[in-house]
Parts: sequence; structure tokens; C-alpha cells
Amino acid sequence: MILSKILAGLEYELIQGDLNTEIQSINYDSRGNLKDGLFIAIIGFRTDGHSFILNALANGAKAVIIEQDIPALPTGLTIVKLKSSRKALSLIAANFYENPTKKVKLIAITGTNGKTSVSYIISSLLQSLGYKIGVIGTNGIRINDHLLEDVNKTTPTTPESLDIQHIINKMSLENVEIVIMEASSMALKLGRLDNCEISTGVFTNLSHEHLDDHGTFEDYKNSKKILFDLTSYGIINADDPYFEDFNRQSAKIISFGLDTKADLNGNNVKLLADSTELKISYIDQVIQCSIPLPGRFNIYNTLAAIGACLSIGIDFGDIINKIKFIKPIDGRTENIKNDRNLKIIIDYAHTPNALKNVMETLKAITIGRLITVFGCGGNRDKEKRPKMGNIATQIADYVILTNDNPRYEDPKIIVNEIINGITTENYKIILDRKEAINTALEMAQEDDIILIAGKGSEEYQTVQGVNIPFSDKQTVLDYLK
Ligand SMILES: CC(=O)N[C@H]1[C@@H](OP(=O)(O)OP(=O)(O)OC[C@H]2O[C@@H](n3ccc(=O)[nH]c3=O)[C@H](O)[C@@H]2O)O[C@H](CO)[C@@H](O)[C@@H]1O[C@H](C)C(=O)N[C@@H](C)C(=O)N[C@H](CCC(=O)O)C(=O)O
Ligand SMILES: Nc1ncnc2c1ncn2[C@@H]1O[C@H](COP(=O)(O)OP(=O)(O)OP(=O)(O)O)[C@@H](O)[C@H]1O
Ligand SMILES: N[C@H](CCC[C@H](N)C(=O)O)C(=O)O
Ligand SMILES: [Mg+2]
Repeated sequence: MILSKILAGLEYELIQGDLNTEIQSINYDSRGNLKDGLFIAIIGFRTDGHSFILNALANGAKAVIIEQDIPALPTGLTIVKLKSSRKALSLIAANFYENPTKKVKLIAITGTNGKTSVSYIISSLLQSLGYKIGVIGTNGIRINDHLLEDVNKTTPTTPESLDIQHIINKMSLENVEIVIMEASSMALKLGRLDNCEISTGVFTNLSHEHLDDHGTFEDYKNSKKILFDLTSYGIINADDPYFEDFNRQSAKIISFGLDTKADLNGNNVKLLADSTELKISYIDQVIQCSIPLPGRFNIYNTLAAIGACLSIGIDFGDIINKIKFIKPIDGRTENIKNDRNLKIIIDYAHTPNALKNVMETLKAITIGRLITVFGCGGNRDKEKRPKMGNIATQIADYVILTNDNPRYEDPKIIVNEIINGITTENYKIILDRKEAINTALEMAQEDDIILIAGKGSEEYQTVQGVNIPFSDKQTVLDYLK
């Protein structure tokens, strides 16, 4: 595609070169093969893309987008200057891939907890109804259940705008009809979803998380709200304290809840060990059903998923018929079967609210003791550490504090910050996560529940910038062998 077409809709200034240059690829990273490509220099949080322009040129770039003047203008390179490279990236990508989000129905999910869970519930329901589905989020990029690119190790929950357009283009070329995407607050704030045509936005809930990135809770909340400026339908949790903030008049709304009268309601709830029985009502229809996932929070996730399916025109009765086919979700209250009569649960709770929810769910069905293994991530929100320490030791019978991606921080300091919130003595520290899990399994007796929280299906432990292969599930399976 020629450069001028790629830049359509943007305000820019041609510094040197030719707008008719034929461009083969778009890149925000100078590393790799950029042959005949366009390099977009972004000022990042760690470094400045403008300092890699010569590398991009050496790797084959033909043109570059800048937002700041550069000291010397390299010859043989077309240079275009505009106001914000990061902002421009989403429109450039949408132009280059010819607006793939217009060729699919796109559902985006935001909220502190439950984004991945809701994605996979929607995916289960829609696949059972015969649709071809794309999923983009924490557990990877998939078409139906097939992993397209294993992004767990490198890409964030919500990829960069360029990558979103590229992935959805690929999905559309494979005849995917509906794409379900997690929309993290950082992604919304940084405009990664700009220039996407989104049919439906889902709001799960809002609680403490990512205050390191956002500075204030208000900024975190406002970032999540951006999604509902971009969508025509909003599926909103009516029981959440921030419901009114998200209940925007601009979008068509389907509200859901258990406590508040909403468009979609769950009633007569019976929580069982691995499932939930309830009546679900929508307008004047009421249908009894059984959700094959445990916990009150999964009722919310299922109601949110039903709302999303309704918003794209699927019949309520048809959706409810497929609830029984909802599949278990990797690393989300995942039950590891064993012959020791133990309930071993791997879960991704890594926020205070998630930990509280999953622990209360498990505590309610514990006959013996609830033993919890968890830690807090390094270079992430520090305020959540003491809160999680307090919640865990208040609800569990015994807690083992351990490492969870210490990144560039000292694991001992992280654990001490968790301990700052603890007022009891029912815990110990075993920093090595494998040893911590093995110790929990060792001390467990029949009828105990062991909850291993925080990493879900992550396949690594990140230490000093290095991803060391590690899996909670594999550690348990190895122990059981
Ligand atoms: C804060 C943030 O969002 N950072 C993202 C951002 O990095 P950055 O802008 O800081 O990039 P940088 O490292 O300073 O580099 C600046 C530019 O120079 C380029 N560069 C750099 C080096 C080089 O040799 N050549 C080169 O061209 C880089 O590609 C980049 O374009 O752009 C990068 C490329 O897309 C992302 O990988 C990176 O995500 C990092 C890994 C990250 O940790 N992001 C977190 C905060 C995040 O997005 N989290 C959310 C929330 C998760 C949830 O709870 O749900 C998520 O969606 O995952
Ligand atoms: N609706 C919910 N409310 C509260 N907690 C939940 C809810 N759904 C899931 N959880 C808890 O949060 C954990 C993470 O769930 P999930 O992965 O679906 O969230 P997420 O929003 O995608 O997280 P991330 O921000 O890391 O992408 C689960 O393992 C569970 O413990
Ligand atoms: N999307 C979240 C995941 C956190 C998972 C937990 N294992 C950790 O490393 O803190 C984040 O990147 O903040
Ligand atoms: Mg997720």
C-alpha cells in the first residue's frame, strides 16, 4: 500500500522523501525484518523509539513516522512528522489492514476481574451455537480452541493497536465471525482499541488494581469507561458500586445482576461445589438452568456473557440451552483431579477482590482445612499486597506466602509488604514456589482444599527480566506422580 493511503485521515507534515513510497509492513519495533516497511518511532515508558531510526533503516525500513525532530535526517528514508506516534499507530494499522474490525463482530470486555472468564464463557456458548470465534486475551490468541499465537510469554493482555488490527485481519481471513477481546485499562488509556469498530462492550466489575500504572483510582476507572465511548451496546453489572459510572446513555444497555433489578437477573441461586443452579430471567422469560462453574462470581461472569450474546442478536432461549456446554477455563478455579481425596484448585486470583471471592467460594465448601499458596507480582501495584495478605489469612486456615513473578524486585521485600497486612499467625514463607506448592500438598489431609492462586495457567516465573519456565499445574502433577 502506498504511504499516503496508509496515512489517510491523519494530520501530518512530509519532512523528506515521497508519499508514493510503496510500504510492505508496519512496525513499532526496529528489531527484526523491516524490509520496505514503515517504522513508527514511539516515545515509550522505558525508551524512545526515535533513537532506533537508524536501526530500522539498517533493517530495511523505507519510511519513518516521528513526533519529535531528530538531529540528522538519514538519506534514503521518507520521513513524516505528526503529533503523536502512539495515537497515530491505531489509524495507520486500521488503514493498512483495511479495517478488519468492520468485517467481524467485535465484543470487548473490561473490568478488574473476570475478563478472561467472560471471554471463554462467551466463546463456549457461541461455539456451541455453531459460530467461528476468535479470542484475544490473557490466555492467548485463539480461533475456536486452537491457539493461533502463544502470546502468554510476550504480549500484554490487550495487544498493541497494530497487533490487534493484524490479528483480527488474520481471523477475518480465516472466516471468523465474532471476535472476543479483553480490554485492559492500560490498553484503553493508551488507545490500543482506537479505530476498532466494537459492537459490544462488557463491564464486569471495578475494584483495586493497577494503581501503580494509573496513579489514582479515578484514572483507572476513567480509563475503563473509554470502552463505552467506542461501542454501541453496553453490558453492565448493575450490582457493581460503579454501575452508574458505566451506565452511559449513549450506548444501548443490557444490565445484569443478582441483587439489583436488571434486564438480566439471576434468582433462586443454589451454590454447589462445582456448579450453580439458578433461574435466569430476561424481560418476561424465566428459565431454570445449571452453570457448570463454581462460585457467585461465575454467575456474574455467565450473566455478562449471556448479555453479550443477546446484544449480537441471539435468542435468549437458544443461549440458555447451551449453558450446560460451558467448558472449564484454564487456570480459573481449575480443579486438579487426584486420588488422594484432595481438592486442588489452581486459580488466577491476583487482586484483593478476586482472592476474596475465590477463597470465600472455596471456604463455603471446605470440610477439612483451606490451605492457600500465593504471592504478589513484582513491579506491580504495591498497595494490594497487605490487603491480599489480610484477606488470605482471615479466610484460609493456613497460608504459604511465596513468589509470583518478582520481576525486578527483591522477593523478600514483596513478601514483607504482604505480611504488613497480616494480624494472625496462620502463615509461613517459602519463597521458592515449587517448594511452597509441594509443602502445601504434603501437609494436606483428606477433605482439605488447596488453593494455589495468582498464576493460573501462566507458564513462567519472571525473575530479573527472564521468563523461567514454571507451571503451577505441572508442579502439582509432578508431585502427585
Ligand atoms: C506501559 C506499557 O504499556 N508498555 C508497553 C509499551 O512499551 P513502551 O511504550 O514502554 O516501550 P519502550 O520499551 O519504552 O520502547 C519504546 C519504543 O521503542 C521501541 N524499541 C525499543 C527497543 C529497540 O531496540 N527498538 C525499538 O524500536 C519499542 O518497540 C517501542 O515502540 O509498548 C510495548 C509494545 O507494545 C508493550 O510491550 C509494553 O507493555 C509492557 C510489556 C507492559 O508491561 N504493559 C502492561 C502495563 C500492560 O499493558 N498491561 C495491561 C494490563 C494487564 C491486565 O491486568 O489485564 C495489558 O493489557 O496487559
Ligand atoms: N466476576 C468476578 N468477580 C470477582 N472475581 C472474579 C470474577 N471472575 C473471576 N474472578 C477471579 O479473578 C481471577 C482472574 O479472573 P480472570 O482471569 O477472568 O480475570 P481478568 O480480568 O481477565 O484478569 P487480568 O486482568 O489478569 O486479565 C479468577 O481466577 C477468579 O479468582
Ligand atoms: N495482567 C496482570 C497479571 C498479573 C498476574 C500475576 N501473576 C502477576 O505477575 O502479578 C498484570 O500483568 O499485572
Ligand atoms: Mg485476563
